[in-house]
Amino acid sequence: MLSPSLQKSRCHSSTSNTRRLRVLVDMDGVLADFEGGFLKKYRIRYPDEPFIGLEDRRGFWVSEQYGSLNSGLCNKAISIWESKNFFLELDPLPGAVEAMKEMANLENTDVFICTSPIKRYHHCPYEKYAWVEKHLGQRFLEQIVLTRDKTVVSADLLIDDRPDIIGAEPNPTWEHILFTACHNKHLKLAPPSRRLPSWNHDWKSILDSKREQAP
Ligand SMILES: Cc1cn([C@H]2C[C@H](O)[C@@H](COP(=O)(O)O)O2)c(=O)[nH]c1=O
Ligand SMILES: [Mg+2]
Ligand SMILES: [Mg+2]
Repeated sequence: MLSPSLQKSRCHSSTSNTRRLRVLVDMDGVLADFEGGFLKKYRIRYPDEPFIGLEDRRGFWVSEQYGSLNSGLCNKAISIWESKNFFLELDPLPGAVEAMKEMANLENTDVFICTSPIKRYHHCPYEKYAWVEKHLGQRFLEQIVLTRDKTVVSADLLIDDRPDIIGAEPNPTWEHILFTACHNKHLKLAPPSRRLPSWNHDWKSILDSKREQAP
């Protein structure tokens, strides 16, 4: 028979270990290979223009870095992701599909795909839904949050490759886990900020550690 205090501490620790977690997972640069898909299509459409190899990418905005090479290249870059089938034909990043399915099947875990559409909306929102259905299956269509402002979405974690996520809410509820991408891998994060280097790294321990924190 356990003493009341031991019962209480066991009960407390088992409750805190199974705290329900809501995880937001970004799409471009986290699930779908935006950078690789962009470079491939840009080089096909503009074979005589300069390009930036993935190893030389710096800064979140592809359009800005191309614009810094030569002002006309900003619009040429934008023309690539505004084209039909750009978002639909992006390849999944290594391990992303498997990780999402596994995460969604974890107990006490709600997973949402939280992604920002481009403002030229003719193809992008539809293709994001179609991409999710194609790679993750119909049940994930329930889990999509399309927003240009992720700070107003409430969750415990946001796994996202964009280093600066700002918006209307100055104190988002989520902890941002920076997903490593070609454009952000050189950034040094100030503690306690954390990274997930890829889906082949231990994403589960990030969820576990969050679950153990007080809500
Ligand atoms: C690099 C880059 C991206 N975009 C667009 C493309 C996507 O719709 C969003 C990024 O979405 P996420 O949810 O933050 O992954 O931004 C853009 O308009 N210009 C760019 O240079
Ligand atoms: Mg992204
Ligand atoms: Mg679940």
